[in-house]
Amino acid sequence: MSRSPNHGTRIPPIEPGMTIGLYGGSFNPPHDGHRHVALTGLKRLELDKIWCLVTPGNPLKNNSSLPRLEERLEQTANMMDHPSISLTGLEQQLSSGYSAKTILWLTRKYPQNRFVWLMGADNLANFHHWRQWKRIFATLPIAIIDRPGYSLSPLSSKAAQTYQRWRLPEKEAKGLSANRGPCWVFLHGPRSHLSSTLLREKKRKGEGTGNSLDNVT
Ligand SMILES: Nc1ncnc2c1ncn2[C@@H]1O[C@H](COP(=O)(O)OP(=O)(O)OP(=O)(O)O)[C@@H](O)[C@H]1O
Ligand SMILES: O=C(O)c1ccc[n+]([C@@H]2O[C@H](COP(=O)([O-])O)[C@@H](O)[C@H]2O)c1
Repeated sequence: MSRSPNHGTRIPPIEPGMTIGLYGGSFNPPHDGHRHVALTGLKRLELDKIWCLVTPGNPLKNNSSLPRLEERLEQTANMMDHPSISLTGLEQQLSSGYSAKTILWLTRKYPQNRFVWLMGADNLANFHHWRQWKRIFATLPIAIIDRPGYSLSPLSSKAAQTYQRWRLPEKEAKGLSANRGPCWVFLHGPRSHLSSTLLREKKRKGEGTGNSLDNVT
């Protein structure tokens, strides 16, 4: 059984003025690295809530083996299990895995809230391949969480270079949500070595999941 009441394709509870970190992911499967990203965003950006947007399918990935949304929602709820973290599969309702569509829909529906987009550093490296990526930058602030193997190279990516002058110093991260886009910050600090790829590989080989917080160093 899930421990989270905020399941399914519903929008999590929201009150005017709340600052919310939108954290999209495949979560196939969820792991402590995901929890680490959500907790880092919550704390360093001083957000009220994190919403994990469990995607119906990353448009840039082969999703033929992606488990059903309900299964990933269930697993992600169990992994996150935190009073300030909610889960939603609302993108399935929107019939889209395109983040720009979700972001525009949410920012229009909730003009009295502030949203921040959260993602791992690997996604900054390929962000310029996302649909309407410049529109995403223009619409809301973005926080990038460091990831082993991606501490430096994403900073020379097309997206980072294009928006270089709108990058906030890390010490100003807690004020990120008060900004309008374009505005972004790269958060260094403890990093998690976990990935869903690693866990799927371990499962395939019949090894343990190794899915523990020891992987944050
Ligand atoms: N260990 C990690 N450190 C930082 N960011 C992470 C980490 N794991 C996942 N993320 C970020 O979380 C979001 C969701 O990632 P996703 O569900 O694809 O997990 P993944 O481990 O990257 O999966 P896969 O290995 O299948 O690509 C992405 O923005 C990704 O960059
Ligand atoms: O909008 C896009 O073009 C786009 C391209 C790649 C990924 N995304 C979204 O980015 C989030 C992270 O994806 P993933 O697979 O790295 O977990 C997830 O919500 C995806 O739907 C979105």
